[in-house]
Amino acid sequence: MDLIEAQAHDGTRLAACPYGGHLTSWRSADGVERLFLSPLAVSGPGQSIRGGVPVCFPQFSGFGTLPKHGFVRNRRWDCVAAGTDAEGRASLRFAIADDDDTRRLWPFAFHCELEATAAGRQLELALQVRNTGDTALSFTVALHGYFAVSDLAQAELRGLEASEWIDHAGPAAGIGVPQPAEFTPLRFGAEVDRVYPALPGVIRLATGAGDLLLTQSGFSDAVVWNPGPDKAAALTDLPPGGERHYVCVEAAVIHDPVVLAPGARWRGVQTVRVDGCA
Ligand SMILES: O=P(O)(O)OC[C@H]1O[C@H](O)[C@H](O)[C@@H](O)[C@@H]1O
Repeated sequence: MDLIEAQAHDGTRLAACPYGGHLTSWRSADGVERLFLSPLAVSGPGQSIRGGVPVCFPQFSGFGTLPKHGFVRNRRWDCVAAGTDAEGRASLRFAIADDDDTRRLWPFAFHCELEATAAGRQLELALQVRNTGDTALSFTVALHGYFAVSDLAQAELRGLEASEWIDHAGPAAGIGVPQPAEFTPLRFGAEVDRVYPALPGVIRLATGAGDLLLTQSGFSDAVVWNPGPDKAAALTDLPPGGERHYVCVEAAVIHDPVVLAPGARWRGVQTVRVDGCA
């Protein structure tokens, strides 16, 4: 895989692939890899990388007529900057804009920039979208992070206990099917595929190597996904049992799409901080 790396003064490391503007590795200053990347992941034109942080734009999942998760995740982005920023943090910036191909799929002019910045125990992912055309556009979007867990059976997600969700897994699949709130931490085993509209606050993911605290701004919704063993078996870019090593916690805008007037910008930020160690 074609990767570009950046290192912070404290040893924190980031790596990303220009296809998808896709962060593939975040090694926090304690040397722990915090992202899951499938050993069978592939990258290149038209392919999407299993793991890391796919950028889903201008459509989340199959909620529209575009290819699943839009089209920027499997196109080449430009690397705008890679290295150490003025504060000594690892920094990677990638950008992509419309071209003839994207306009055939989606007839709008846009410019997207992803900035990943990390040092110490923290990663910040900032996505900016600008409407560079002369008509209004609207989109849904997600930063589809695969966070590494030592063992899925021990992983636990807190912070969503009192929130209703829309279920996209199993026989109840389908948008607009809110389930009753439940008040215990979310655990994993069978497939989980949920959209939480209007995320209330901080999400805490117990990974087995410390907790990750996830916050977001600009992104209204959150998605929690793990395919479970049955659906994972159908993913050709995941080895057997691979799903036991990640939980996707995605910062997203799904239910109330972003609308941008000509010249307008939108910015969404997801921050992930390591809190304590196992
Ligand atoms: O396999 P992919 O196309 O990368 O999609 C992976 C997953 O992404 C999101 O989390 C969706 O909610 C899931 O329904 C989907 O299966």
